[in-house]
Amino acid sequence: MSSPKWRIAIGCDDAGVTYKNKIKADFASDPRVASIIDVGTDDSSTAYPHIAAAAAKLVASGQCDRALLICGTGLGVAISANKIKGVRAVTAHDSFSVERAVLSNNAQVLCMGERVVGLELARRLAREWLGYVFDESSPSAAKVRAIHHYEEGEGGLVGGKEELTSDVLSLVDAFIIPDFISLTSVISAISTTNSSSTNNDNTLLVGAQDCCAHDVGPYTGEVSPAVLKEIGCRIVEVGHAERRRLFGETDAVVRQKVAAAVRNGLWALVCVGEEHVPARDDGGAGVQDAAREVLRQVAAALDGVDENAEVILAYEPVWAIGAPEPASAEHVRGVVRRVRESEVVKARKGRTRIVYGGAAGPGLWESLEGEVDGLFLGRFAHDPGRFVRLIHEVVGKGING
Ligand SMILES: O=C[C@H](O)COP(=O)(O)O
Repeated sequence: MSSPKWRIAIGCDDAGVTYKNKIKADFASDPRVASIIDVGTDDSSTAYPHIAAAAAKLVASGQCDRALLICGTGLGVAISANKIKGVRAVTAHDSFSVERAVLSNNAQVLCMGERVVGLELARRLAREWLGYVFDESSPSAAKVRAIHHYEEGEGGLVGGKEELTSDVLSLVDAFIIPDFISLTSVISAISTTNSSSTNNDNTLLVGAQDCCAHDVGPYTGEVSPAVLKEIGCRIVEVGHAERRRLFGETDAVVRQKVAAAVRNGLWALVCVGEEHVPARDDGGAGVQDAAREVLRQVAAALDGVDENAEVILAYEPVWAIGAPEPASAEHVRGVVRRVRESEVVKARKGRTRIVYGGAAGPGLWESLEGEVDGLFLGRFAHDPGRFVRLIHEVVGKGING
């Protein structure tokens, strides 16, 4: 991939003139720099907020791709630049921070302090900075979008004009299942957001992506379902295709984990799905074969599990996970109908809901014609706006799931 040529704004206050001029000269002879706009200043007449804002505005307007700002500490210019909408400015004085400022935070503005760091190091950091390019397809992209949502005053859980209000949430069981590390902060953010709500069910539910099959014991690295319950999780995802494939989780392990989740009062979200694309996707033989495979997994997962417990089956054809398109609506409806009508599900006394996952996204819900209780989203839920819009799509049809 050819590296981009940057259009750079550069500026400083009176404490940063030497470094600014040196780095500007470096940039002028660097083939990675297409153009430089110097917003000043070379004297003490202009205070740093004005310089920083001028450079940041060039970035926000698209006239420049990036800005480099120098003041005594690099702090005041960063604070000021961050006041310009759409700008992410950081102060960084080490290689790793400079790298992460771009690759993790997509910061367009780098600030340094002439009174903090030596000139040669500042020049080196500026050179390194030119080499980093943010990857929009990286996991960091969703986090940077979340920053943008907060900047818009949208709190990260809105989709355009459609807000995720407690009224909307009272109509569905909407859940998010973050990684283990994020669980407590997500639970705490949600409880803060909903602190005015008196009805705890009118909130987003939070789940874990896996759990230990045991509540306590010598299982280093595992996370107990009892602990998940204690911190406020409502759901545990069990037996995702990746766990089965990459971590060797067998039906027996899945059953143990489902039992552990249920034992601790959590909803088990049991992932099931056939391995291969049906030979014929005509709602006939392909559906029958898939349903047979899925039912074997369902029976194994629920064997011996309290029949009164509420469980959610996530029907995810393995071949549709991460695919560009979901399974055909006809296929999904056919498999789900057979699972719902199976003895193993009908014999249960607790509610058994079936949701569909595997490239599920906008527009799918309506085509499932009420056969499915909900959607289980992967990539298409990474964008908060799209997530909210999909919830509205489901709520609009008045189906609980
Ligand atoms: O956990 C999520 C599912 O595996 C679906 O992922 P996907 O919607 O990105 O295909």
